[in-house]
Amino acid sequence: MIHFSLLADASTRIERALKYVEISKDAMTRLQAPKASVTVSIPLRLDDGSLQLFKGYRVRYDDTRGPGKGGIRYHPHVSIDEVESLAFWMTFKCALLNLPYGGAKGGITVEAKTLSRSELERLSRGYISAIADFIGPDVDILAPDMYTNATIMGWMMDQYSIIQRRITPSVVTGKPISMGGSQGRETATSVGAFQVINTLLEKFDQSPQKTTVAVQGFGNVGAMLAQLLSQVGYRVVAISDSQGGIYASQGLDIPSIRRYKMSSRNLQAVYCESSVCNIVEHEVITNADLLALDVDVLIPAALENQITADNAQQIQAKYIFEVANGPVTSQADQILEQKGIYVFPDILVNAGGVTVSYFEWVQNRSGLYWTGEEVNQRLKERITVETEKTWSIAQEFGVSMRTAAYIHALRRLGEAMDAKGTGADNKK
Ligand SMILES: NC(=O)C1=CN([C@@H]2O[C@H](COP(=O)(O)OP(=O)(O)OC[C@H]3O[C@@H](n4cnc5c(N)ncnc54)[C@H](OP(=O)(O)O)[C@@H]3O)[C@@H](O)[C@H]2O)C=CC1
Ligand SMILES: O=C(O)CCC(=O)C(=O)O
Repeated sequence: MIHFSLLADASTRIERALKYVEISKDAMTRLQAPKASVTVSIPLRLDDGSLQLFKGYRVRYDDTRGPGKGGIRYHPHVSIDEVESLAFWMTFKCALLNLPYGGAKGGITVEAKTLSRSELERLSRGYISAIADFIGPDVDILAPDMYTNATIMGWMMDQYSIIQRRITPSVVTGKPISMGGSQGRETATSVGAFQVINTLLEKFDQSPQKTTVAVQGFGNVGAMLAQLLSQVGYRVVAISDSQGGIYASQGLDIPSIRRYKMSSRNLQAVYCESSVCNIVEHEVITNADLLALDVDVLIPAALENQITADNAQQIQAKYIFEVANGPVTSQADQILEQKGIYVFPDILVNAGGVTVSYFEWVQNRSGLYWTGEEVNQRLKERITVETEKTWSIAQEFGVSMRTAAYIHALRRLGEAMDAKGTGADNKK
């Protein structure tokens, strides 16, 4: 098997942007590797009395522009390479959206769906106990990602507060509203992506009514985004989850499929047990079929590495909006570009989540809470401004939106790194 390093692949995106941005050698050197990372073993007492050990990670890629910021993933494939890559993308995402944060990410290697609710709570609290010295409201702030949600963020915040012996809501965002969470955080990634999609498709005169869409991943982000798109007239013809997908050329009834999927949340009230494939009146397709559909817009909203050199030639969509982190590899990017397919990058498209996480952190620190309308308005303003700036850079240099996004983010990162100087580093 060829060893594929996700982080090495992610880093190639900087190289392409470097042709168009002046950044000091020192700053580039700093960006070559994560600033800090921890790997921990979390002992979990299972309900049957046995003890099992799980591996957990937290990586702070860079914190020049502010404390580390990024979600926590629970998945059997979580590895240090994946977490480092996700932390790398967070660094560029936060800079692109001009948030006062660096980039971080964490995760536990676990098939969380097999745990009971109390096992899941003990595992989440165990993770925080293990990394407590590595995080903090001014150091590194957590949030949800795949297979984690508000309930889990609430446990994490509570565990951190117990350890610190003071209520510390701003160490975690994406919490339940009753524990200091922000209005609009649960839908923020979808609302942000919806705004980016509308803003960019308008530039191609691609109206919702004449646009077909396929969405891979029907979780927190994919399902809500499919619903928002279908509500304004986009024809969502295919969706999928981890079990496979469904297709209907006339368009799917997304709100009712979403209700069905959500109502199958298991006893943990965290994970859905039913697959969209179980809705019998539709044609069942595989995830590979979905990616190759002849649609206008393809939205990967699940895992990374979905469109690679192996299947990029089969892609027929005109526009790909990366809602997942890292769904298109750098080799696939080149093939898609040759085919004339536009790829809109993750660090812009899915940045709504971390933007509202920032708003939640601000609200926690000020003690003054905003309405859902205020949150959504501020989110739309900020993400539209950065989408337009990225679009202008792409036009100015004649580069892809991905390269433009990295140029934009690198300028901010480079400026901050040079302003900071060598800090506590060894001087010559
Ligand atoms: N949550 C957030 O705020 C943010 C999330 N993201 C990114 O968005 C993506 C989705 O996150 P989120 O919606 O929160 O995650 P969720 O855990 O809520 O949902 C994940 C969805 O992906 C499906 N899925 C899992 N594996 C596969 C697979 N191999 N093929 C197809 N579908 C699969 C799941 O299926 P099933 O239902 O069967 O389990 C589920 O429907 C991730 O890449 C995440 O990093 C980015 C920014 C912020
Ligand atoms: O909300 C956040 O802080 C981070 C969300 C996240 O993990 C991501 O954007 O990939």
